[in-house]
Amino acid sequence: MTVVPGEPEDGDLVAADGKIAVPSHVTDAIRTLIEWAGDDPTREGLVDTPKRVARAWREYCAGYADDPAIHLARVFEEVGGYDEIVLLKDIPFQSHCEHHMAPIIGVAHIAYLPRNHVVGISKLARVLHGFARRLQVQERLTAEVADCIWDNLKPLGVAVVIEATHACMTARGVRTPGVAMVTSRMMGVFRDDDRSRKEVLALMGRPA
Ligand SMILES: Nc1nc2c(ncn2[C@@H]2O[C@H](COP(=O)(O)OP(=O)(O)OP(=O)(O)O)[C@@H](O)[C@H]2O)c(=O)[nH]1
Ligand SMILES: [Zn+2]
Repeated sequence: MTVVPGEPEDGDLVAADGKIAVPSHVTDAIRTLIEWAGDDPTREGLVDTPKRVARAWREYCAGYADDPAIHLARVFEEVGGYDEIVLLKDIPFQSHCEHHMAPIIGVAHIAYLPRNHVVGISKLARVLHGFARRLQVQERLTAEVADCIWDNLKPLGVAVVIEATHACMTARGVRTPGVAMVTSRMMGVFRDDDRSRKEVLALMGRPA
């Protein structure tokens, strides 16, 4: 069932601000989860929690309603002959792992070597968030961001490095805090040419 903001269907709960209609089977499921966790979903502090959680998950997963490629449709050609690496560094992001639906929190570095045109720099972060706001594994997130830039900008090279911590490792399971997972995807010159690869990694502050 599709949830359309402002267009509740029969049996839906409508948020007080009218922004999102949450189907009752969704809030029922969250109530069940609260019981499973060991608490009483009818106590005062938890009565509105299913609705909040439902809306929060729409926000965490807003990427499903986003086509990240759209952000790369508008390009600029008047760049004074600029033909060096463009890098957006230390972009904070949040995602959720698809195995435990636990937070993945980290930073991404996204670089490309333009071919004739560049894109508005905020768009690289929009592409990242479009894929991050879904249920993910870090490897696929890294690949999807790189592939989207490669396919749509058709640059000479793309380099994406992501460093993140996974709450499914820190808050549960192996419970090992302070561990970062690093993934990278190099395409075009950054994959084929060792000097270009070293240069982009150095700009990212990650000497090869
Ligand atoms: N490669 C990869 N693994 C991930 C990512 N996020 C979570 N995981 C891992 O996915 C694995 C799922 O393993 P399972 O054995 O099916 O699940 P589990 O019994 O909950 O495993 P533990 O976390 O070891 O308790 C775990 O090792 C997680 O650490 C990710 O982005 N990439
Ligand atoms: Zn996990």
